[in-house]
Amino acid sequence: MIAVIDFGSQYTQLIARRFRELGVYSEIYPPNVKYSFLNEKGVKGIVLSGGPNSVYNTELELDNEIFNGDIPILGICFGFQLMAKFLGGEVKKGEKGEFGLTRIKIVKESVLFEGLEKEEKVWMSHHDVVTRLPEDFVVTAISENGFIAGAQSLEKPFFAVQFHPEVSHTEKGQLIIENFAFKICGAEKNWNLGRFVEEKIEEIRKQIGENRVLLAVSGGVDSTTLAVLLQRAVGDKLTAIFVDHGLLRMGEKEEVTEVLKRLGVNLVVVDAEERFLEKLKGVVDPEEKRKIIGHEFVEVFKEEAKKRGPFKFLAQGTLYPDVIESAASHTGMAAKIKTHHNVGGLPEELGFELIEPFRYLFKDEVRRIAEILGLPENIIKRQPFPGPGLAVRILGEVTRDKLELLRKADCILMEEIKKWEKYDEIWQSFAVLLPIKTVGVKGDFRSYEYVIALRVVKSEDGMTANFVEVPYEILGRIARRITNEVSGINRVVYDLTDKPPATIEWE
Ligand SMILES: Nc1ncnc2c1ncn2[C@@H]1O[C@H](COP(=O)(O)OP(=O)(O)OP(=O)(O)O)[C@@H](O)[C@H]1O
Ligand SMILES: O=c1[nH]c(=O)c2[nH+]cn([C@@H]3O[C@H](COP(=O)(O)O)[C@@H](O)[C@H]3O)c2[nH]1
Ligand SMILES: NC(=O)CC[C@H](N)C(=O)O
Ligand SMILES: [Mg+2]
Repeated sequence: MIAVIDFGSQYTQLIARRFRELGVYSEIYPPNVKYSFLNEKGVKGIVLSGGPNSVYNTELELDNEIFNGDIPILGICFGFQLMAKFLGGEVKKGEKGEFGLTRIKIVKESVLFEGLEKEEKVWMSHHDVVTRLPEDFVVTAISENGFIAGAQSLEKPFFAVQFHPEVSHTEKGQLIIENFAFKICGAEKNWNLGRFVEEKIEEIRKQIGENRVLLAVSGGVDSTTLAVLLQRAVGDKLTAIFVDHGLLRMGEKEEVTEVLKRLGVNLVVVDAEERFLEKLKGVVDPEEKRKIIGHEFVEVFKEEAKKRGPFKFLAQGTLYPDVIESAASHTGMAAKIKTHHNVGGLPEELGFELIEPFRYLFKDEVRRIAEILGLPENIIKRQPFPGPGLAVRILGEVTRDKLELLRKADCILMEEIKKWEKYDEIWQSFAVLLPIKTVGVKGDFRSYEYVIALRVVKSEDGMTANFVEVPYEILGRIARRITNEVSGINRVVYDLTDKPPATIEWE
């Protein structure tokens, strides 16, 4: 395993993912992780990630032993600067930063750079520079601006780069990662998702023992895959709970119930519409909505656990992007984007031990696990749907009437877009109800009604996304049908923004 220590970079998850793509297992740890812990785990290499802070004004609880041991280290950007500072070098704010594509010259042969040309294009994002290396270090690469772009120790297997090999814009980035994993760390290609599944089943079986586990299931690919995995691990010690919070799409409850029953999952469906809508009354702030929903979910879980329990464990299909965006990645060094109901939205007193086997995985990895476990194709391909449901797609206050409007519009959008030959390339397609009314004319009468925004995006893992160029013909048909069939809506617009700068959901 390669351990990635996270200093809050936007790309930390990409680093881990690059190793996994090579068949080398990788996990992410907080800055205060103990060297002895990593050593006991048999870690073969350590990567120090980038990060938004500067080493000269950040106090860190990094375990010094990491630099006294013999496990190879690769410092990236902030990680390089940190290594330099810890080992006696010097870091200062540069006269200028280097952002985006930059050329570097390789000035010394290095195992890390094997297979690279003398000049390479790399991707950078920094303002601080290492101005003096630790004593036993030599420069291996220099940027076109004359800054140190690569360095390594002559005594220890410590390597560093100022650029980001993990992003695809660094042309030979994957080769650098490969050199580090195999030539420097001697890692083995022995990890794949099939093995991950086997190991998780074993691990969970041990962890749960004779206890029982309550699984929050939504019918989405993550939690449904987890349901099947847990079933294999602990059989009838598993009870799945599906909460109808009144924020679901048209026909969703019936569909989900049927699918889960067909998979043989022991399922409890809780009708909680009344209480969720009551709690959401008058609430307009998106973050407040998310927190209320997260809390109410847990209240429902607790009550059901009391009736049917005892349950020591609560399982959730949490993925890595939920964790990063909620800024809950153990370091607290990443910026908060939004509170995912199942992570940042949880109350402090949970009352359960959490089981989240997919916490470090991305959606495409979970989809492959679903394939391995033999889930039906319609689940594997199901579009993500956020736990807070339509509440984050009705901007402003959530009311029954608005829910009704949005459900109808969303259903029309889905019907039409499913007919499109490129439907399979879509990550998510949905309707959003805007909190404004505009003037229209319907049947010679003036109308003053709500606006629906359509959002259709493609994405690899939900971390970035692009709007899809849906043909005008289809968009036009959707707009006509919505304005004709949903009374209360007289205007439809299409969202042309990517993520970043927008997010996929509007709240
Ligand atoms: N209606 C619900 N009832 C019970 N648990 C839910 C519900 N909605 C969401 N959850 C829990 O929250 C987790 C996160 O939701 P999220 O929507 O990200 O994942 P998912 O529904 O499993 O998959 P997908 O992202 O494909 O929709 C789920 O895995 C599940 O554990
Ligand atoms: O379970 C969830 N609970 C949430 O609170 C939540 N918020 C966003 N999403 C989904 O996550 C992906 C990224 O969404 P954003 O670009 O809107 O942040 C998209 O796929 C969103 O649908 C959520 N899923
Ligand atoms: N991407 C990074 O790790 C940046 C490190 C540091 N904040 C700098 O500006 O140099
Ligand atoms: Mg979902």
